Amino acid sequence: MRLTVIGTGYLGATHAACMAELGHEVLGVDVDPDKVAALGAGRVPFHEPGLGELVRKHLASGRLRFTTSYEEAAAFAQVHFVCVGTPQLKDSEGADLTYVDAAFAAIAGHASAGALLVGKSTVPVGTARRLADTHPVEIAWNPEFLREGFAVEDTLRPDRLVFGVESERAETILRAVYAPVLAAGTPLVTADFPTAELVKTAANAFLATKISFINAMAEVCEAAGGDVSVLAEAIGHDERIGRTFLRAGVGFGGGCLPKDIRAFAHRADELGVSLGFLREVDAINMRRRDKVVDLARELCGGGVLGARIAVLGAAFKPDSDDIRDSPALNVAARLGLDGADVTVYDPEAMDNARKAYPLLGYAVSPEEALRGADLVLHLTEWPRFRELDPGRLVSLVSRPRIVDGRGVLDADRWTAAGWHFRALGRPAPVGEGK
Ligand SMILES: NC(=O)c1ccc[n+]([C@@H]2O[C@H](COP(=O)([O-])OP(=O)(O)OC[C@H]3O[C@@H](n4cnc5c(N)ncnc54)[C@H](O)[C@@H]3O)[C@@H](O)[C@H]2O)c1
Ligand SMILES: O=c1ccn([C@@H]2O[C@H](COP(=O)(O)OP(=O)(O)O[C@H]3O[C@H](CO)[C@@H](O)[C@H](O)[C@H]3O)[C@@H](O)[C@H]2O)c(=O)[nH]1
Repeated sequence: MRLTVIGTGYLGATHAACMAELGHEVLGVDVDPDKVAALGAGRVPFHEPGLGELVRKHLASGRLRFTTSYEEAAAFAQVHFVCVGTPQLKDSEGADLTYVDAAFAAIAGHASAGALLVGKSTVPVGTARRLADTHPVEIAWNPEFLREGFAVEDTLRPDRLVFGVESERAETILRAVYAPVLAAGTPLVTADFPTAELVKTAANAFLATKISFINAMAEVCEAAGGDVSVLAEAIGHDERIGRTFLRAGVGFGGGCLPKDIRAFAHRADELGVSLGFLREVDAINMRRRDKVVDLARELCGGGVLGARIAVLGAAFKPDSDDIRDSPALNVAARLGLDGADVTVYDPEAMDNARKAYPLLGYAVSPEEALRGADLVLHLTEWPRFRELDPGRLVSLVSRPRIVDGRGVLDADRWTAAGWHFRALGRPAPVGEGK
């Protein structure tokens, strides 16, 4: 089939390349000419494992191209996936639908009769209905659940597909688009528009709630002298609870969970339903960042003015260079404003971090970041940070003190190498003060 993918950011570039991998002819459309030029030359302008290879494979196979022209897009295909951004509004918790509205208007304005416009962006419930009532073309909603860092795998082998459709024809077209995925046994849920939109926001709300639940338990553990990592393991053995998304630490960030739970609570208010608990989920999450800042102050003797602080991690999660609402950079920037001399190292997110936070210091390696440090903060759980040798690093720093903000470093190993080791939700080592 011939498809277009409108908006070629994290979601759209992945969707476009994966649709080509499924055998379709795909035209990616974006308003950003630099992004279109980069993708057209086989350069993915962000870090996503396996995506560069897939884009280059299908540029070469001739099944993937990129353009800025809506005229070309409308002439090329009858099925158009809309993957543009839905960030948080500047002055409210709600979602900014400017880009979605502009993309639907642009493609609907050029599309031929019989075209199907398929929304993939995460939107407040009611958006698909409003767009369907506005434009004289058929609309469907097909929310996306991919995780950054696993985007290609999640798109080619998703755990489910959701089609929000209002006609058999729309369902038939989407079944044809995803034929190889369905043939592999992937469960399909077909739904009306509001349910399809809500599935997405409900899924992210549940994931965020799970993380904030364990982080609230971390707060109780800190007050009561318990250990949240042991607690998470123990409750996770109950398969009704499960072990995943129970990693306590500095909390969730990124371009999805924070803004999606806010937009969901905001939209629910408009509908006269209170999702106040999501505001508490958000508040718990933000308090974890405060906790790391407080711990840094405490470990630096009451204030960080003039302290050399090394921050390991800038991306909001490992295997990504995405720094949108990154807890690591949020903490680093706050310590910088408090007068600390902060040096950040991240394996992939340095360029993005430098652009967004030009006043922080940046190092080319973990070792360089740690040299002369009074305190080390581990804030993004890149596997390579787990492999660092605490025995070798201890001689680099000025004071061997580390806060594990992700609860994954081996406390015994760091302590045995002479480090004062602290982790969120876990007791301070005996004899080393609070
Ligand atoms: N990033 C993810 O992991 C992920 C996963 C599932 C769902 N989502 C949802 O997908 C949507 C996109 O997220 P993203 O992370 O890819 O955002 P992004 O900012 O990386 O990409 C959005 C792209 O849309 C382009 N764009 C803006 N207006 C346009 C227009 N009128 N026409 C064509 N292109 C336009 C931008 O230039 C940009 O390249 C959001 O609703 C997000 O919540 C994202
Ligand atoms: O136990 C955990 C698990 C995750 N996180 C943090 O939570 C954030 C989000 O992680 P993750 O959900 O893996 O990343 P995203 O790529 O943002 O993916 C989420 O957001 C996407 C966009 O909506 C959805 O498609 C995905 O299904 C959903 O998992 C990151 O900062 C993680 O460090 C924790 O703190 N503890």
